[in-house]
Amino acid sequence: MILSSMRNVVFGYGDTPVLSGISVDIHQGEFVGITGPNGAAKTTLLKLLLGLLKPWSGSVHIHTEALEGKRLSIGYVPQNVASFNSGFPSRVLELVRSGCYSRLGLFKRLAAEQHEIVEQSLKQVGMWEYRHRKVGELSGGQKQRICIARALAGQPNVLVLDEPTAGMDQQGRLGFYQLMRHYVTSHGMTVIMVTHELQESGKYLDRIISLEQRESEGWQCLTTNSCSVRFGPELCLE
Ligand SMILES: Nc1ncnc2c1ncn2[C@@H]1O[C@H](COP(=O)(O)OP(=O)(O)OP(=O)(O)O)[C@@H](O)[C@H]1O
Repeated sequence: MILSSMRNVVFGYGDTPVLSGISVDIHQGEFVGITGPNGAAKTTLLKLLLGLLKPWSGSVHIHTEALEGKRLSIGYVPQNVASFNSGFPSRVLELVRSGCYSRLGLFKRLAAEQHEIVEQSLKQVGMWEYRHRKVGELSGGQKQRICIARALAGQPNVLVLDEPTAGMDQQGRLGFYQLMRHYVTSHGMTVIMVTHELQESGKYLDRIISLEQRESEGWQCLTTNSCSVRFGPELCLE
C-alpha cells in the first residue's frame, strides 16, 4: 500500500532548479534505498518527502490510511550527525531518552517500558556500554550509532536516514542493515535510507530509487523493483 506519493515535483534553491518532474511512491513496510552521485539532490528528495521543503510545483502526499489506524510517527536521522562538537554537553543516555519525547510529548516521565526501549535501542546499535559517556567525546561512527538509537527510541513507523552508515566500520554497517531489515520485516516499519553503499546494502533493500542525470533533462528519478537489478537501460522512468 502506498504510504507517500510524490507527483511531478519540481524544486530548486533560489532560482536554480535541482529536481525536475520527479514522481515516486514509497510503500508501507518497505526498506528503500535512495542513491545517486553527490549533488543529485538525494537529501533534497528526503526533505520534500518529509515535508521540510515545499515543492515549486507538483505534490507530495502522505497516505496515513496505509498505517491502518496507527498514528504517523516519523524518525529522521539527518546527514552529518557525527559533527556534534566536542563541547556537546549531553550524555548518551540523555540524548537517546530524548528520542522518546517525540512520542510522549515534553515534560512526561518515562515509564518502565520507555526505559526498556531506550536500553534495547542502545544495545541494538552496540552502544549500551557507552551510555554514561559524553556525546561530544565519542567518535564519528559512535555518534552516528547513538543518533540511530535515538530515532529508534521514538518508535517511529517511518524511519528516514540520510547516509546513516557514514563513519561506521564494515561490521557496523552490515549490522545496521540487518537491524533495519529486522524492523521492516518484524515491525512493519518503513525505512527510507540515502546510501552510497549499494554493494553492501543492496541485498537487504526491497527497492532502490536512483537519481540519475539525463542529458538536457536534469536529474530524473529511476526506480528498480528488485535490488538484484543493476542500473542501466532496463530501468524505466516511474
Ligand atoms: N540550502 C541550500 N541552498 C542552496 N543550494 C542548495 C541547498 N541545499 C542543497 N543545495 C544544492 O542542491 C543540490 C542538491 O543537494 P543535495 O544536498 O540534495 O544533494 P545530495 O544528492 O544529497 O548530495 P550528497 O551526496 O553530496 O550528500 C546541490 O547542487 C546543492 O549544492
